[in-house]
Amino acid sequence: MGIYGKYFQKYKIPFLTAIFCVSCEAFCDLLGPTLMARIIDSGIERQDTGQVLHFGALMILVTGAGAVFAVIRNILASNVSQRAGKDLRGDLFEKIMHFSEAGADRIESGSLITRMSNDTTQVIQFINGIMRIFMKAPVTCIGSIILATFLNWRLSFIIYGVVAAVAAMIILSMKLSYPRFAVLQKAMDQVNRVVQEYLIGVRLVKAFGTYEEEENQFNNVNRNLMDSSIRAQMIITYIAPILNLTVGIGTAAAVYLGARLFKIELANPGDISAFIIYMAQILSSLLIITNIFNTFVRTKASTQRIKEVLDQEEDLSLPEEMAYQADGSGTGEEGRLKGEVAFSHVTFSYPGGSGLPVLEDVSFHIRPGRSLAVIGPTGSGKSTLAWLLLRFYDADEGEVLLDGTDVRRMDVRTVRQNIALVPQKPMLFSGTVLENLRWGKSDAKKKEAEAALQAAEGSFILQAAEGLDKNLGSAGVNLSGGQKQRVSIARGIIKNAPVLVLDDATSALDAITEARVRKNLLQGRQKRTTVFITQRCTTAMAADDILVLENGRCMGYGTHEELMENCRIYQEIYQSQIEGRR
Ligand SMILES: Nc1ncnc2c1ncn2[C@@H]1O[C@H](COP(=O)(O)OP(=O)(O)OP(=O)(O)O)[C@@H](O)[C@H]1O
Repeated sequence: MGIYGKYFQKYKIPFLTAIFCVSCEAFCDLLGPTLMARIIDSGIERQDTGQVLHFGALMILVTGAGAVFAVIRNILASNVSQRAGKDLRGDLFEKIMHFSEAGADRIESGSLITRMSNDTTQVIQFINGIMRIFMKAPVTCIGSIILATFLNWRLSFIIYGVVAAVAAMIILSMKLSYPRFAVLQKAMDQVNRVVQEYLIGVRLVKAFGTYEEEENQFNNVNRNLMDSSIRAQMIITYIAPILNLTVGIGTAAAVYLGARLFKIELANPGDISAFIIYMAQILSSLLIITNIFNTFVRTKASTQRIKEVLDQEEDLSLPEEMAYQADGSGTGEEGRLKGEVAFSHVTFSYPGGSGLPVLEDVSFHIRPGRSLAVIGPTGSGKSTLAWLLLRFYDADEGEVLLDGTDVRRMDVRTVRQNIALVPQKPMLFSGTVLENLRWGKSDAKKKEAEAALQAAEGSFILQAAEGLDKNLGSAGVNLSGGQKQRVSIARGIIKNAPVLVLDDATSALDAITEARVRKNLLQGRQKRTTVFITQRCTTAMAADDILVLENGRCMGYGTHEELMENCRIYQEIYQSQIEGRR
């Protein structure tokens, strides 16, 4: 049962009730042919109307009871399967939210969507199937074999032969189907990936006019999905008619043998017709059983994919008892750190990366309320500093310290509550500006939102007709790059955390606006420590200290004046950006 154990525990009463109803329904179905045999042998053959009416009434009663059981199990099946599906989707989403960065790197987002939609639907269908029909088939099949044996044991040997042949076919079809269904699911991932990438890059496609390439790419994955579906379905397409043929041959053999046994008075007509009905019931049960195994194989492939998600490592954290925890929620005063940040001989390489260190022996120290600028060429490891500080990853060597405590000894929530990040890409969400700002502080008042926007030079929002209620499209599509960055900075400010990290967060702003934002941020700095990750010398110069990175190594650390004295790389950056403009 594995990952589904907890859902079974939760829904075991309605689940088992449905199974009970299905079994009763199967029992009612099984009684039908035997009652019919009685009508023929005791009623029609002996011309006894009383017996015909008696067994006829019994048949109506049994069929009616079967219908009532069928309605109950249908209602329970829909309810339980959909509720369990909702729970499973919820658990998957929660897991995805808590993926570690390394975990998130491992499964593509397109594949995660397929797993949350198609694979979960497959599981829902399987649960529904078990409760509605699947359990009925084995009961009907075994019951028919037993009752047919009681009716005429000589004829029943035909049934044993048919069932053995069909069982062999089902096992073969399962073996052949499993890998095909696994391939089918992967093909579905590819379709989702291509659609998702197109939607993200739709403007780029239009700008580059690469419609044809996109269409070709989609056609390829779409065709691949079709081929994989056909290949997966092909097994059952062949097996089903062979099954029909096998049971048909069995039925013909039963009629022939029944006629011969009738001649020597070892079988009577009622038994033979009931026997044939049991054969038909066995056929339909076997077809359903084949379908069950087919669905089972598919569900097994889906379960494996769902399990991969549930087994992913979670975000870095510590057991509660070991963790240094801020004993308050959010950055409320009682849980608030002072904001002292230090790296001590930190070396780090990405888990799935080249293996070479992205940061090597990096050290610096920022006192609370002071500011540090990290400057260096692209790919030098600047953003990685922020990821280590936020504990998206842990350092391989050395220590990352917040208020003198190694972040590895702190609860990851405490670390993140005390740091506000303004990322390189200003990721906004569909909803109003106010809703986006409240990501920083869920109970922020409108006044706080306005103040944060003003500090981020985002007053253009307040001047617009809808103000804070302005609706941002998906990912803030109706704002310019610089406008998005300002809303994103305001979201960082409103969090009012003791440490503010701006990762190249003003790159899309014009020089004048950027200077104003910087001034506003540094004005309130006694309350918070500020880290500017930047490519711009003007930003770096405004900070108390500057760290110069190149290829993950610290090439200089000090004030602007000190670095102008003793750091060649910094001098070069300064000359190219400041003196080069003169
Ligand atoms: N998730 C990852 N897995 C493997 N390698 C990564 C990952 N993220 C970044 N890197 C590598 O780490 C190095 C440093 O990246 P980082 O983003 O820290 O540089 P950066 O200085 O911030 O660059 P930029 O100024 O262009 O934003 C780069 O060589 C990059 O290829």
